[in-house]
This record gives sequence, C-alpha cells and structure tokens, in this order.
Amino acid sequence: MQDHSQSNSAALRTAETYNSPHSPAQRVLIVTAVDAEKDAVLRGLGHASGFDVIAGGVGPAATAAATARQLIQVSYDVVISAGIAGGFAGQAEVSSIVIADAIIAADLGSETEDGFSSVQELGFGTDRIQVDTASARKLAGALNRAGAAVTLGPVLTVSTTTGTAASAERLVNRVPNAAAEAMEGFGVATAAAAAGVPVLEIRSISNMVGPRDRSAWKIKEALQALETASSLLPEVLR
Ligand SMILES: O=C(O)c1cccc(C(=O)CC[C@H]2O[C@@H](n3cnc4c(=O)[nH]cnc43)[C@H](O)[C@@H]2O)c1
Repeated sequence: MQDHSQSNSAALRTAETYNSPHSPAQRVLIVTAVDAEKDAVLRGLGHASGFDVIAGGVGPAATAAATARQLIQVSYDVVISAGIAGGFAGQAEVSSIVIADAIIAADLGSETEDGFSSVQELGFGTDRIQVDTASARKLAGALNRAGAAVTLGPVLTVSTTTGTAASAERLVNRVPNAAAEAMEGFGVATAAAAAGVPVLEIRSISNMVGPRDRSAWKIKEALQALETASSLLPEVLR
C-alpha cells in the first residue's frame, strides 16, 4: 500500500479518538529512541488507557535492553517500536508514515570478498522478525482512510545511519523493496520475540536515506506524522 496524498492530522484528532469509550483490551508497550519521539506518541494517544511509552535510547542494543527490562516487569499483548526514520526514494517520502511488514537487521552479518552475507546466510540466527501482520495492515488501512501518506513495507534496522548514495544502493540491493531505515526496530523486536509478544514498527519519515545532510531533516513534520499515527492506535488495537 502506498498513498502519497497529504496527511490531515487535525482531521484525525477527533473527540472520539481522545475520549474513546472503548479502551483497548490489550496492554501495549511503545518503545521510542528519544524523548521527543516519546512525547509525540503520548500527544497522539491523548487520554487512551492501556499504553506504556518509554524512550529506550538510540540503537538496537540500548532499545533491546530497555524493552527486555520492561517486559520482565509487566505483561504486554503487543510491543511497538516507534519513531522517526529515513525513507527510501520511491517508497516513502518525508513526512509520510511507514508501517513495517517485516523488521530486518540490514547490517548484521559479515563482509566477504563477494559482498555482504547476512547473519542468516552465515547460519548464526535470523536477520528478520515477522510483525503482527493483521494489526500492521489494519493500522496502514486506517491511516490511508484518514488521508495520511502511508507505506506498508520492510523497515531496516542499521547500527550506522546511511550517509552516501552508494551505501543506500547497497541496502536496496540487499532488500529491494525496503521502505525505511532506522536504528531500533530489530532490537525491540528481538526482545519482544524472546518474550513471545507480537511486535509492530511505526516510522515517520524525517529524511531520505542517502547522502547525509542533517540540517535538511524535517523533524518537526516527522514528529507530527508520528503523533497522527499514534492517535489511531487506540482504535486499531482495541
Ligand atoms: O534533534 C531532535 O530534535 C530530534 C528529535 C527527535 C529525534 C531525533 C533523532 O535524532 C532520533 C534518532 C533516531 O532517528 C532515527 N533515524 C532517523 N533518520 C534515520 C536515518 O536516515 N537512518 C537511520 N536512522 C534514522 C533512528 O532510529 C535514530 O534512533 C532528534
């Protein structure tokens, strides 16, 4: 699914969303990297109950540890990795939203004379974790109906942000339909999978994957899109 119509977040923030009489029966853990993302998610959720939101730090290791620590303390029905991300050209534009249909550790493996071999190809484990497909589709559908630009596709987790066109091309060759790149999804998903809890990843696009130009990142717009996506979660997950 790919719909590039502009989002109208104001239209989504209905009284029904904020004051839903249908609190989610599910208990949901949302893990962001930094506080600015956490605050955007909390603004979107409004007064909805059943959601815990934590900022687990940047990168897969920090967020895996934070997610695992939380999962030991509380029993959850769903875990969500959420935050801003880089979008792959032709798949996800700045300010749009990507819902992961797979969470892929794109740089976990080994360089060889013939190129990159994933941890899976090396026989040391898995480089991808399946999401809760039904909920991912439901959320993407709800965003689409609300007029948001949304892509359902693979979200890559990297430990080093891509900074050149050549590196971006290498990733696309590895995962041809990659929609977005961020740094936490696989860590959150690994902790969730170890606890047997379904996982989702929601990313709003702040920049395009490719040559690094941090001054061009549209963080404010991406945080607004993250707020919009979060505002639909109480209805989608109830
Ligand atoms: O400076 C700020 O105000 C600010 C507000 C919210 C978030 C940030 C971050 O820098 C978050 C870092 C986070 O962003 C993800 N990200 C975003 N773009 C990319 C990318 O092109 N490649 C990889 N990761 C990206 C990532 O998940 C970082 O953890 C700053």
